[in-house]
Amino acid sequence: MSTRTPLMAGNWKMNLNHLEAIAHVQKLAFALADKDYDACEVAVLPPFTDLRSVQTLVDGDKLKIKYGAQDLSAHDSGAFTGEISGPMLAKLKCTYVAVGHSERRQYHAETDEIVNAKVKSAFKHGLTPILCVGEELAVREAGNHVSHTLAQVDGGLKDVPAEQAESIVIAYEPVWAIGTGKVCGAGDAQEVCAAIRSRLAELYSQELADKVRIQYGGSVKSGNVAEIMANPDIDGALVGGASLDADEFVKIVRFRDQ
Ligand SMILES: O=C[C@H](O)COP(=O)(O)O
Repeated sequence: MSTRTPLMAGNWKMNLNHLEAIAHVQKLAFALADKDYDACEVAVLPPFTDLRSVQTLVDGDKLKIKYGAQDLSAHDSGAFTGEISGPMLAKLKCTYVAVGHSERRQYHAETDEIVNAKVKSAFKHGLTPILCVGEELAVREAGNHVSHTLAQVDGGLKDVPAEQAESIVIAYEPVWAIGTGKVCGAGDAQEVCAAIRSRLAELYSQELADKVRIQYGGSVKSGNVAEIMANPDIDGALVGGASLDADEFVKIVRFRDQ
């Protein structure tokens, strides 16, 4: 297990309206309040429509739970119907924003160039990007999973200076493990996460690479999180489906108690 503070982030995807979001975050806060959970950073990534409600709750009750968005526009403002900008998320005091999630790449044709522009916009507005990378099943079966994932890391970080890159979070999410119940073997996830860290050392420095948190995502549950977190280059989880059940997500956050 690494010495970096693990980040357990719940990506709610297109689930939970703003009333459900309030109830859910209250449950998390209540369940985590009886125990010091500073050893783990906890974040939720609700839909855009929930962010104001979550902000009000977190601010009002001074909760330690962080929150952020699932995407942002590469543009600051303008005629981009349906988009949400970095400045809007910063105004809501978001800490994190996921960028380049495979569902954005797949359903919204996001290329590495677009992802790179979004990473830069996030940093420009003081948000911490969670850069999502990972291969499809055919790529893994062809044995190209490491090179494919590293190309996405290179693309997402193109021309991003070290003083910004050192605070990025990278989420390795093999596409075939997302929402399928097929968790990537802990050793296989470690192989790719270690390769990502080595690439950060090549692109920047070993010191920077040692600071960056690399999460694993893909069918993480309370039953497999401890095994995943036992790997030296895995510093947290980006949790989809299991984060919608507050009790289950709390068990994931408390993986050390298992
Ligand atoms: O962002 C989260 C990932 O897509 C993982 O989703 P999942 O935990 O439902 O497999």
